[in-house]
Amino acid sequence: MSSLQENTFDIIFVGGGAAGSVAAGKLAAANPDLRILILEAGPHSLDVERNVQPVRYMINLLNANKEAKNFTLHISQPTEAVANRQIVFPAGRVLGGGSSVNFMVYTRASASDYDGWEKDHGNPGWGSEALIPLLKEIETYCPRTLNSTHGTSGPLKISFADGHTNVAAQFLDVVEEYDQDRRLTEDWNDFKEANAYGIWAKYINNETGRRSDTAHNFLYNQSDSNNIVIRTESRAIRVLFEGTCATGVEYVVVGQEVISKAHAAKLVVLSSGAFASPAILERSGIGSEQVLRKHGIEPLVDLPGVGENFNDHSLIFTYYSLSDEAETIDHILQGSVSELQEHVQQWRETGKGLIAHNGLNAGFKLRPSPEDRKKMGPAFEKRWNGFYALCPDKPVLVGGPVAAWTSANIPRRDGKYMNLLYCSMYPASTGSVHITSALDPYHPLNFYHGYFEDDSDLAVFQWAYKHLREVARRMPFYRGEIQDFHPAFPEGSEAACKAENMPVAPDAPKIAYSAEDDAAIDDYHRRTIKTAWHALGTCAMKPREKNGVVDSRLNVYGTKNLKVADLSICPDNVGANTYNTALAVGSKAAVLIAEDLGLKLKHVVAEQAHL
Ligand SMILES: Cc1cc2nc3c(=O)[nH]c(=O)nc-3n(C[C@H](O)[C@H](O)[C@H](O)COP(=O)(O)OP(=O)(O)OC[C@H]3O[C@@H](n4cnc5c(N)ncnc54)[C@H](O)[C@@H]3O)c2cc1C
Repeated sequence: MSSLQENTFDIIFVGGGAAGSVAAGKLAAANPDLRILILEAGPHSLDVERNVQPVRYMINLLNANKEAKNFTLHISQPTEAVANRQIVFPAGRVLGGGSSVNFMVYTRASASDYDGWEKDHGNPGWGSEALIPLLKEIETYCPRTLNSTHGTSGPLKISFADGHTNVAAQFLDVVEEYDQDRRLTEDWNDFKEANAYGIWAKYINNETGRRSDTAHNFLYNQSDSNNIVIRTESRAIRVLFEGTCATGVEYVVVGQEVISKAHAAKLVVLSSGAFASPAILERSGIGSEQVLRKHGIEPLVDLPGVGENFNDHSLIFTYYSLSDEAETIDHILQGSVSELQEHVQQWRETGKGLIAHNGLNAGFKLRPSPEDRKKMGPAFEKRWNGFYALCPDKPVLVGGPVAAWTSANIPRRDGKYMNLLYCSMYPASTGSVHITSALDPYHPLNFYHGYFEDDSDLAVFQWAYKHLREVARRMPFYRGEIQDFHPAFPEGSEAACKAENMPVAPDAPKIAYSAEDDAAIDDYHRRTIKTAWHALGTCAMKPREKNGVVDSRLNVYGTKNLKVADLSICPDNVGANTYNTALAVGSKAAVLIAEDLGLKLKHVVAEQAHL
């Protein structure tokens, strides 16, 4: 075989992340003769402890700045709306992408999200009726449920995980009594529920105690077959074309200066995530003429939507001190290597214990009540009437209590803490991501997040803070607020935080906030808002004349043999943490590619060894 033939594949996937691994793995499993190349910017994750041990997620993230082993850090422009800060977005950079480093919480979108993709954005075959069966097929949902949308034989195992903590149980007890507007439910992931609390399921295999990622469950479990070639630490620069037909990819290998090429006989699929996929398109001459010419790139296809429509969920961490009886995972997240190893031994032998855990055992999807909305102001009321009121399955807020201190600089090593986190699901503000260099794939992107540009987004956080603080102070474990992670209320304010405090009775009056207090809350949110790591939308699947980048078969407009298959294709936001939607996109991409190329698909079942 000539070296050209050896380097020619049927399909090249650029990015072996959450969506890319599913699409590539599904196609490879059913078509032994199909030659697939995966170019992945990050390293392998096969049996790597930091990727397979669930509890490591926070240790990895806390070290993202120092080591950046598994993350690409995208740093935003400073904006006034977030107190002139630059926000850092760490995107997964490892085989499995976000699925190998994420928090593993299992949250599914609302049926109306996908129905909107189909009906409002003109994408037949992308509605909930088509996507739910695909999502069902790839999971084995272990908790007890009567909900028929869950799968029973797919490779990704979903469980409540071992090592429940009493913090979550207490949180759920309190909301059951305190929050009569909403209810507790056994399963808040049926694509319909938007206003309830419950146990938060996780992408954790409850037999092995390992993370349910896409690399181990769609790629490494097929390592006996020869039809997938994975080149890690290989970062795509741009797509190669003959005319407007994609024929391959140019890339660089970490530590090498030479530019390599790989050829695709049938298809190139960009699955590099919502930051890198639009950047690769722009470096390939596909994007807004204005952006391309600014960097000396000759436009191949004028597609002004590339890199626009950046959507995310922004997030706030609020910390509370807890009493000594609270079971937290602080000693693992903040502990020494030897403390961690004690638990690792148990995990290796039994797959159980706190290593097999993420400390997030309770969660919620919430919508404000009519009474809440009265206090949220006209900007949110407008947003409510024009958006949320029409879709009762869309949550405004998602979050939950983490039984741990999850930031740097824990106040006391022997302390017990709860991080009550909340993120808004459909911020009205959107942003953009564009290249700043024609050919350098390492060059930082011009990233504008748009957080809090719309006042309705700030109102959501103010409501969330007040509501969740009332829940926290009713928990018997509550012992006060950690001031740096709460608003700086004016001196003498009744709302002032107390570092040491005791819980109040369930029927205690709510804290009264003055206009100055509200301003302090808004100020706090502007100063501390961060990403929830849910970037999407930057190569939107919409009609071309509406700034679309791909059509409903994921083909990039104006090109041949080039698709995008990752969260960048989402035309709109979804009301959930986004791993599940990435799985939907990967599965649907496999179906479309199989149809286009006359290939087969079959149900992928993971090998025990790599579970
Ligand atoms: C820290 C963190 C926590 C999260 N927590 C949760 C959670 O608990 N629950 C949940 O549902 N979702 C969570 N998410 C979100 C979820 O993991 C992502 O939405 C999902 O992984 C996105 O899938 P994707 O396929 O679009 O992109 P990714 O999974 O990011 O995959 C893109 C891949 O492309 C590779 N790549 C990038 N550029 C190039 C290039 N130039 N050449 C070659 N390869 C390239 C990357 O290395 C990566 O592997 C989290 C994400 C992060 C980062």
